Amino acid sequence: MFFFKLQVLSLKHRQCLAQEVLSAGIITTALTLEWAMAELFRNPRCLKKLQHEIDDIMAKEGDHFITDGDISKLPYLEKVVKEAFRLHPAAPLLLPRLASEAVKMDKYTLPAGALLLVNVWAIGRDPNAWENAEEFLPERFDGKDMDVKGRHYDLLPFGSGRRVCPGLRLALSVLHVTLVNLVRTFEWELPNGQTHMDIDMSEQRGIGSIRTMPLLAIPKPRQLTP
Ligand code: HEM
Repeated sequence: MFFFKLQVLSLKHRQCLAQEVLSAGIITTALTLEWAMAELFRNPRCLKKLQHEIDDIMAKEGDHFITDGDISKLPYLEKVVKEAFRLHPAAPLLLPRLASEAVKMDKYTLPAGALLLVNVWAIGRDPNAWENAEEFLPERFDGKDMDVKGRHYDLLPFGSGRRVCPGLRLALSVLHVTLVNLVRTFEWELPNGQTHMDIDMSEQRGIGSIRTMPLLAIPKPRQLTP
């Protein structure tokens, strides 16, 4: 009987764990994708530049569904995604940390047991670290060896260290492949005669970076490379 109970508990435990991991991954990836699309609509120059980059690759390599293996040939796409992460990290305060012992940092002493939040949202918009910090400017990464994998403390959308997001690779792959196919396959129109300047870029307060207004756009099939 006891053995049976343990079996039931451990199955539930595993189900909960799977659910947690999946929801951690699905919401964050969807939010980032929505912000990246919103930034591209808001900055038509960047959208056109990205579409040209993709069209060029397709013209050289033959038309096919773009997969993970193509991403390294699309440097502007990677910069667009980094820039979306900089301005809109899906977990703006990462996960909370607890100081296991007292730590002295500059003029501050953190007592043991202090709860610590790392504000990566503010770091991403810090004018001391980023020129024109509020602007969506993928070109700012030109010639910079900076990634989002937790090595560069100015850009930490997945956190860093032992608790860095374990879904990082999957998330990057899904984001790049989905974004590239969305902008390559469709032209996007804004509804109700809106222009790109009308897109509301405000966000809700909270632990997730959620748009105040969901992004609405109408996809129209795009002429693909012959
Ligand atoms: C754009 C997509 C994603 C973003 C921005 C993101 C971001 C993060 C961040 C900031 C953390 C906390 C790291 C820290 O505090 O240092 C985290 C933790 C975590 N993420 Fe992600 N994540 C994404 C996608 C995913 C995916 C696809 C999965 C799984 C399939 C996943 C599973 C997890 C799990 C299980 C944790 C907790 C790790 C721990 O507590 O040690 N995430 N993620």
